[in-house]
Amino acid sequence: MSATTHMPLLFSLHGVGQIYGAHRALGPLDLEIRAGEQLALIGPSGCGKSTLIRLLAGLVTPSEGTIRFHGKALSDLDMGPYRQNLGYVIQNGGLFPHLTAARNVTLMARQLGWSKARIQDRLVELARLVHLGEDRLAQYPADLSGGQRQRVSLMRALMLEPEVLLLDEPLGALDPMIRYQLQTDLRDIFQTLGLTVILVTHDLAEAAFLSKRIVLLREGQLVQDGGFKDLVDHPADPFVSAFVKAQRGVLAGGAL
Ligand SMILES: Nc1ncnc2c1ncn2[C@@H]1O[C@H](COP(=O)(O)OP(=O)(O)OP(=O)(O)O)[C@@H](O)[C@H]1O
Repeated sequence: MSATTHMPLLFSLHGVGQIYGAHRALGPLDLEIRAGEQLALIGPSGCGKSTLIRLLAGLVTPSEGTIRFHGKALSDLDMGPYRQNLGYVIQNGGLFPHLTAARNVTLMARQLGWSKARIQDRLVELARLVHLGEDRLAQYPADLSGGQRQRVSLMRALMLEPEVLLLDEPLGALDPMIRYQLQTDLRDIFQTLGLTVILVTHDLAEAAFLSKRIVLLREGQLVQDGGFKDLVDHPADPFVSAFVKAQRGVLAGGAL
């Protein structure tokens, strides 16, 4: 039994689907995510991973079905406070180029009227957490490396102490060594903070390293939901075996 089985339900999705014109991008699918879970959404390009995370972020309204957060339908929630309770990081960070790293991180806190002292304390705390040198905080995104930019994006996502962290391919654009270091740091950060994390990746080794639970999608449908070993030892269908096999090296110890 997983350590989070006894935790309250955070998200519950019932019959959720997303249709663009004549194209079904996702679902309909059901999914439950408990508080404190770290879950990876994985699958081939175009299978609907980003669509699902954008639905959870409240950036897109589902064409069908209901998403509940703490038992309340998203459609009934005030989206402002809801989004402040979610940290969201995308592949290229999405930092504002005309703001320094520090001002990117503190933008929302300043808008919410946090005191200067509180903002400064949180900034220093987060820089330590994500291993970003404090001297980098005065720099603009263009003057930071890709890895540093993602550390700043993570700080920004964590600034308001959200309950949930949504990460959409956060390490996808990084070279292998930086990616390896950030994977290690991310795992430490998840353990330190104990918050709920939903991570999109197409890298099975990364999914297995960062999450106990892996949800594999294909063409908008949920194919398998389980641990890395379940996918390897008890594939739900031949597609799962083919997906695992296609991730060269993952069985040779990369994820274990
Ligand atoms: N705004 C949109 N309008 C029309 N079609 C869309 C839109 N967003 C996504 N799609 C389509 O929905 C499907 C799922 O896209 P999505 O970005 O969720 O996949 P993904 O698994 O995240 O892919 P990738 O790994 O390549 O980022 C794709 O066929 C995509 O072209």
